Amino acid sequence: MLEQIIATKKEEISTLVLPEQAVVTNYSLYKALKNKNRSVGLIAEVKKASPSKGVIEPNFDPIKTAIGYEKGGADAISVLTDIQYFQGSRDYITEIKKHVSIPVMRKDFIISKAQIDETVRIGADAMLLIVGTVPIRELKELYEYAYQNGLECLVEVHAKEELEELLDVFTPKMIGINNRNLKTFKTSLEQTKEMGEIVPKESLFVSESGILTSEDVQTVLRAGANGILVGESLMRAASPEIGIQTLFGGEKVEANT
Ligand SMILES: O=C(O)c1ccccc1NCC(=O)[C@H](O)[C@H](O)COP(=O)(O)O
Repeated sequence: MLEQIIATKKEEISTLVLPEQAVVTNYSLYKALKNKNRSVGLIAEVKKASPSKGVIEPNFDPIKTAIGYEKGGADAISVLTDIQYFQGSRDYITEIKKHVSIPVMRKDFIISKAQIDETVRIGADAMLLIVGTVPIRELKELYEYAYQNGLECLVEVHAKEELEELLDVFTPKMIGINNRNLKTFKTSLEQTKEMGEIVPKESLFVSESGILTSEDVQTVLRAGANGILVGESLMRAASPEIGIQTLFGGEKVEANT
């Protein structure tokens, strides 16, 4: 699947037209996760559809969802911008940025500097980089280019070998462990448990995918996660606020100053 998505991205990059620079206020994802509202930081995802589940929310309203996430006490928002596989749009970022005051991360398959320029232009605060999409030294260059341009990066790994390969070359400030196997689409929190142990203490560590219940939140918290990235279970909830409340088993938002 990942190979197919990357092939699509290469085609998209060949015809990429950069939009006008969006005028937005930027917020730090790193700071938001450090200064999290609850026991674990929440990056709540705006996700209409996915390759594994098809359409998740037929009555999709990205702005309403994002506003609901902020009201519900999410620390940050992730927005899927890929069109072909997730029915996303880069325009969602620019629109959502006009309505919320928490960091917004672009979740896509970023393999080139042109896409980073685009991510800056649409007004995102942060973006995802995925180990395995480009050689690791190129990924480091993209990481550095993003930070030079004011964009933070969550660097995602899927397997222990990828994490080891990453750490041999550089230590990102934020590391995401994806619990989803991109070949089988199966999710297992064992990924977080196994790999959490080798994430360096100086990096913030985010457990991604397949987090459905408050027990799952406790499981990844015990594995040392500083943050969670949750899409489907929140998108399927009666409302974003109810979804977040349920996920945290009623845990109250701390008054952060
Ligand atoms: O979600 C998918 O089916 C998927 C398939 C192939 C590549 C990536 C995919 N998802 C992207 C994500 O990482 C998730 O949207 C994110 O971690 C939230 O996951 P979930 O809470 O399980 O919706």
